[in-house]
Amino acid sequence: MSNTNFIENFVAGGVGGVFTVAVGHPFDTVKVRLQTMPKAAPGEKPMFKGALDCCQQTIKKEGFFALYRGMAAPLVGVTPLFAIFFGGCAFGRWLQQKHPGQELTFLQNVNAGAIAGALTAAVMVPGERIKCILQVQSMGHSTVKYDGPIDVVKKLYKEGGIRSIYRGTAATLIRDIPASAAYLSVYEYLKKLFTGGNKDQKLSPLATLGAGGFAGIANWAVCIPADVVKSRLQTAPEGKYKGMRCVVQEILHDEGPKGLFRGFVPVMLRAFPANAACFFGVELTLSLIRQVV
Ligand SMILES: CC(=O)O[C@H](CC(=O)[O-])C[N+](C)(C)C
Repeated sequence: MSNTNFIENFVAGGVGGVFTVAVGHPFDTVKVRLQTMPKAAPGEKPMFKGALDCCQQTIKKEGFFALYRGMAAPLVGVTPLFAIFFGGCAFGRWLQQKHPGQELTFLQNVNAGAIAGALTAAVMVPGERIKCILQVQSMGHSTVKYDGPIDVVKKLYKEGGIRSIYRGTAATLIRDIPASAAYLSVYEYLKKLFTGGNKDQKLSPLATLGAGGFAGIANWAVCIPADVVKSRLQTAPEGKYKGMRCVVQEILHDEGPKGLFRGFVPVMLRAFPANAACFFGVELTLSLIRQVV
């Protein structure tokens, strides 16, 4: 994509976001539940043995659609988020191009992705806070019960104002700036590889799915520890942690470094299909726009 048209990329990104949530949300629920399950007391078994066990227990106890719990917030949040992200990528490309249509280097795509990642924080942080709270609430984590995304926003606002809604901003930025840089640059790199460097050659649907899937893997490969910290911070009762440092110290103390990789399996299981679907939606929309405009 050397396309720097903000509007086209914004619209295509929104469609990509819908595709991502439709395919990826059940995996995400398992991930957040694994990342935030209560610590097992000495001699006791952990709540879940792993990703499959978490999925099976959730379906058995709460029904299949529990895996889709909290999906309204990501749908409402992820659509604009991916729209901003892909619009931001177009903006990042435009900033670095010396002339229109110029192909970007790998490093320039890293920069464009990082810029786009930072731009998404305003929507990403509250979206993730609401989603994570709803995904874990029936695990017996919190005494406050929420009826849905609006109720979460109202209660968080009452409890701590905008500050509470935006809890986890630093952790989200630490997660998303490098992740987004990896996401865009790996996608563009693979796209170039699959088309043999010929920018006029259209990427086949299978190649788009492959490049998108690996971009998703690259995204998560660089950010799982920051994601674990973010999920803990965003689902903790008010006042439990002073900041990221306390969360990291607690995890290292209780579980060692492997605790920073909780949820690795469901994250990686989701990353490929969800992001393959995302880039497929993005490329499809861009080519439809090109045919119409
Ligand atoms: C954390 C996140 O939303 O990552 C996106 C990929 C995914 O698996 O959802 C990528 N990006 C942050 C660049 C939009």
